[in-house]
Amino acid sequence: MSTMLSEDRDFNGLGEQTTDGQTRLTGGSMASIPEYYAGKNVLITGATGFMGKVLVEKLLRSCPEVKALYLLVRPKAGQSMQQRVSDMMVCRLFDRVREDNPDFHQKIIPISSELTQPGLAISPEDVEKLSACINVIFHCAATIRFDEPLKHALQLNVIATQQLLSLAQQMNHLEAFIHVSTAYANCNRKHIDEVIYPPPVEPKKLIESLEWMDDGIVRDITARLIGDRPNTYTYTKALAEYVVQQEQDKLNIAIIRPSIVGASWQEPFPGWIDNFNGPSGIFIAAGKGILRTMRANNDAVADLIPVDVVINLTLAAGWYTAKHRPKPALVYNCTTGGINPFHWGEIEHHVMLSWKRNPLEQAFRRPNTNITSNYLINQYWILVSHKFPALIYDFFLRLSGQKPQMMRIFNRLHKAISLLEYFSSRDWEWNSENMSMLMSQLTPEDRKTFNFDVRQLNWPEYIENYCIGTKKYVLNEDMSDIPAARQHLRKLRNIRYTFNTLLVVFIWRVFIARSQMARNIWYFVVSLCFKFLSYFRASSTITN
Ligand SMILES: CCCCCCCCCCCCCCCC(=O)SCCNC(=O)CCNC(=O)[C@H](O)C(C)(C)COP(=O)(O)OP(=O)(O)OC[C@H]1O[C@@H](n2cnc3c(N)ncnc32)[C@H](O)[C@@H]1OP(=O)(O)O
Ligand SMILES: NC(=O)C1=CN([C@@H]2O[C@H](COP(=O)(O)OP(=O)(O)OC[C@H]3O[C@@H](n4cnc5c(N)ncnc54)[C@H](OP(=O)(O)O)[C@@H]3O)[C@@H](O)[C@H]2O)C=CC1
Repeated sequence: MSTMLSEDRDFNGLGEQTTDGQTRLTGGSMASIPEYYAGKNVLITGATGFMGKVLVEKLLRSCPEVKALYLLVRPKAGQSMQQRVSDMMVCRLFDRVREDNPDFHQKIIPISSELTQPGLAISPEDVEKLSACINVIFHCAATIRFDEPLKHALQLNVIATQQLLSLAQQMNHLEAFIHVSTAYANCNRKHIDEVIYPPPVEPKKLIESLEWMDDGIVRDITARLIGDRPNTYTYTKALAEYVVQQEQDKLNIAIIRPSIVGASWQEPFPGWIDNFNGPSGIFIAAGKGILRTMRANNDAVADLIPVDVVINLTLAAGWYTAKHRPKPALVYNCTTGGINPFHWGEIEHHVMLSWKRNPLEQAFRRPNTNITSNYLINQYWILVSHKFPALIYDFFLRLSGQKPQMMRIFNRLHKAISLLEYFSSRDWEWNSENMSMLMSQLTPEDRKTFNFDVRQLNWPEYIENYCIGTKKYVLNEDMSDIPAARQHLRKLRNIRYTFNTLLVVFIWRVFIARSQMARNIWYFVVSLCFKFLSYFRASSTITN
């Protein structure tokens, strides 16, 4: 790998200090981001995932001179890796690239790779090819499941990263290695700086010890190992950062730490999202009227970050790392909370407004979700608004000869929520100076094309587009069906009013039949109404 003198940066964005202590102005004199990527070969892991796809699309659209994108992909669910990549390229996300360059697929070169296998299961010919040509690596692949068994999470998030770093060292023309981590890798801290913290355990020792343990033993000791982190995901992502840091003398590295990645803000179009992860599944469950209550802190900052913002920053970081080769490696906390905060209470309000304006089809009940930080209140509403209606619904399904399903859906929802509550009940402070520094280094044109200035983000508008995006791209619902969806909600409202009225009448009848006092109150109320009506009639006759 070619070496260059390392340079210290000043963080006011005006310039940078070279090793001889002189400051030289940057910005205008440097190649722009598209100029930098022109003629470059880029390797991407996790390209079939949510963020990977947006990265591929943005590179092809905004850096049209990029030479080739090598995607490490595995065969999955009976599909070959070529088939998977072809399917990915026909997805709507690529519509704009397709318009600009119908032959864009020629720049995409899939490489068969299973990251959990030794040597990443890349063939020797492919290793040779990659070693000879790759200039930039974006490592996005990971398991992001919160309930992943520790051994598997370690295998993919840590050991595969280690193997990719070894491969990177064989690459003769590598200029930058960009590792995508998470802002929650250090969620056991309240204040998180843009530094790599000491790992909870030396990864090498952990890997060695888990090797001989069977899955049962690992399961038993997982809670002890992860300590004050909520899951194996954040724990292994923290270990991966340390593993990446170990190579910072040999490679030009940057670490991107996004918080909760949500639908796109602007690009390639607002509201693009393709999965149920994080808040998306919660928004959908709320829109379908299934989710009525959840534990979250109304006043805690909801650190959502749009996927296009993360990808723009990632590409800019690739450019900056290759050009400046900063040592020690830079960490970019890619978050919104410190710059343009929005809270879970506000999210709840705007999500509900959005579902009222653009309802989902065939809702179970009318959307009405409330968040509370009180455990007992939440448990009460789970019983009344989740379990009770599910039992009634399943009872009717059974009566009509169908298979009961609502209780099963709620059990899955409760499991998902229980894993997310940790993040919606607390808040964190992330220092994001490197994000500001990077922005100040961009040319005015790049600042527009690779916009990651979250001060401009209008949250209510973003949340509305996010909800519409889940409707259109996750559930594949048609916007022209909104009037029918509204009609369905009106029907649900009438059913609810009728049900409530019948319930009150029934309870009252039972009560009256059993209690003299209830009967007295009932006669008193009826006679009061009667007197009021007579008075009202008499006074209107006089005035006429
Ligand atoms: C109005 C309210 C405002 C308040 C709103 C508060 C939001 C508060 C968000 C905090 C968010 C923090 C995020 C941290 C930021 C990272 O660090 S990012 C990493 C984010 N990672 C994730 O979000 C992964 C979490 N998901 C998981 O771990 C697993 O999917 C779960 C939840 C354990 C479920 O596992 P499983 O039971 O094996 O189910 P799985 O096979 O994954 O999926 C089964 C089905 O459920 C669906 N599904 C999966 N997840 C969900 C979900 N969350 N919901 C519904 N359905 C889902 C799947 O699409 C699938 O559908 P089918 O294909 O069967 O039709
Ligand atoms: N989504 C979020 O909210 C956040 C994500 N991040 C980080 O961003 C990165 C990308 O996340 P996201 O796009 O959401 O995740 P996804 O789950 O959508 O994508 C994961 C990618 O990794 C690939 N992958 C998983 N296992 C293997 C394997 N054994 N071999 C080869 N490839 C594999 C998947 O391929 P396949 O299609 O074959 O399964 C997929 O392309 C991750 O590093 C994550 O930690 C950080 C903060 C928040």
